[in-house]
Amino acid sequence: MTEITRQHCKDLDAQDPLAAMRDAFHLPEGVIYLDGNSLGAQPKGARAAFDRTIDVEWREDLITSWGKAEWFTLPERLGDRLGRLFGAAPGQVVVCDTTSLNIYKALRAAMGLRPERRVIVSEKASFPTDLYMIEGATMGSDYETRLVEPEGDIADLIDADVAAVLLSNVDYRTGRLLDMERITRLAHEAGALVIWDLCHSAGVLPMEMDAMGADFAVGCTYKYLNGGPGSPAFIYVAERHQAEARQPLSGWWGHAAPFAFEAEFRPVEGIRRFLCGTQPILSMKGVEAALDVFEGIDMQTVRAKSVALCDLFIRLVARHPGCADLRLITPEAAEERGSQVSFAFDEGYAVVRAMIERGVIGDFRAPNVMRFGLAPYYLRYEDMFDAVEIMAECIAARPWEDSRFAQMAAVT
Ligand SMILES: Cc1ncc(COP(=O)(O)O)c(C=O)c1O
Ligand SMILES: Nc1c(O)cccc1C(=O)C[C@H](N)C(=O)O
Repeated sequence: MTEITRQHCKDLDAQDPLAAMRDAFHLPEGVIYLDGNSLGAQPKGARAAFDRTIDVEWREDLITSWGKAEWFTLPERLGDRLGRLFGAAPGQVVVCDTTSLNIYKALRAAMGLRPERRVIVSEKASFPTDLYMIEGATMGSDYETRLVEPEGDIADLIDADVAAVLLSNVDYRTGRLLDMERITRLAHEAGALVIWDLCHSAGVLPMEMDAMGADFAVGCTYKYLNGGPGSPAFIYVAERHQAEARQPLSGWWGHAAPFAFEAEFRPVEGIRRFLCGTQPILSMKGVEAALDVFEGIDMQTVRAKSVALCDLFIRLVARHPGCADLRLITPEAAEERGSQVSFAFDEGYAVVRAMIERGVIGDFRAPNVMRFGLAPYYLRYEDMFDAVEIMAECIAARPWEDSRFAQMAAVT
C-alpha cells in the first residue's frame, strides 16, 4: 500500500477546480470544519445580505419592502434557484417553514391524493422527526405505518395499500445513499407516492427530481446549503400534482387572494399553496446569500470532489494504526453514500469532544457514531490529512477517561 503524504494531499488541492469556492466562506482560523451536514459554514455574502435588509429594506422602506424588495415572493424566487441544484424546473419549489412542517404538509397532501389507501411506509432508522411527523399526520385515523428494518428492502413493504413512502435518500447516521430512481419507480408501479427527505443531500448531491418523476421532496437549507442556523426549509411538489394536492396548514399565504381577506380558504394555483403564513424574511436572506455561492457551479463537479474527499478520508483512517479500533459504517462504494463518513466506536463521544478541542469539528450520534460531514466547497484535501492525524492523537490520549467528557452535552 502506498503511503499517502500531506504533500500528496496538497498536490490534490492545487489541482482542485473548486478551490476558489472556499474563499466565499468565513472559516475560523485553526478550525477544520467537518460538520457541514449539521450546520454549514457562513457564506461571506450573508452579512451584506442581512445588512441590506436591516439598514434599507426594513429601517428605511418599512412595509413597502413587501413589494419594493419583493419580500412577498421570496419563497418561490428562492425555490426556483434552489430547484436548479436538484433538477427541479421552476414553479415546483418554495423555501418556507421547517423540514418537519414540510414533511407534514407533503404527507397529508400525498394521503389526500391516495384517499382509498391506508398505509405509510418509512424506515425504522429514519431521522426521528420524520417518524414523529408520520405519527402526527396519521393521529386519530386508521392508517398503518410500515417501517423497513436497517438491512431490509423497502420493496418488500410496498404494495397496493400504500399511499405514501417517506424516506431520506442519505441516512443521517451512516451516510448510506438509497437508489432513488428504483424506489420511486417501485412505488409508482404500486400506485403509491414518494416523499424524499433531502436534508443530507440538497446542495451536495446532483439529483434529477423531475427526470426521475419524483412526487414530493423536502429538506433543510442550513446544512450543505449553508443558509444559516434555523434558515427556512423547502418543499418540492411536482407540477403534475399541484392542482389536486391540498395541504392542511391552509394559511393565508397559500390563499388565491390573500389581500381580499375572504372568509373561506381558496388555495392559490401552483406551488404557493404549500405556504402557510408569514415567512422569516431575515432568515430567508441567509438562504439567498447561500444560493449566490452556487451560481455557475456544476453539481457534478461538487459531487466529484465530495467523492474524492470521502475516499481519501476513508483511506487515511484505514491506514492509520491509531484508528484501528474504528469501524467504518459508511458504504465504501462511492455510489452508495452521500457526503459523510461515519465510524462506530464505543468511546466515540469523548473522541469527538477531544477533537473539537483541537479544532477538528465533527459530531456524535447516539449510540456510538462519530460522524464527519464533508462539504466540498470549503474543505481541502490537506484538511482530511490533518483531521485524521489529530483524530489518531485524540484516540491515543484516551479522552474517555477524562471526567470532562463523562456527561453528554444537550446538543451533540
Ligand atoms: C433527515 C432530517 N430530516 C429532518 C431534520 C430536521 O428538520 P427540522 O428543520 O424541522 O428541525 C433533520 C435534521 O435536523 C434531518 O437530518
Ligand atoms: N437541526 C439541528 C438542530 O436544530 C440542532 C442541532 C443539530 C441539528 C441538525 O441538523 C442535526 C441533523 N439533522 C442530524 O443529522 O443530526
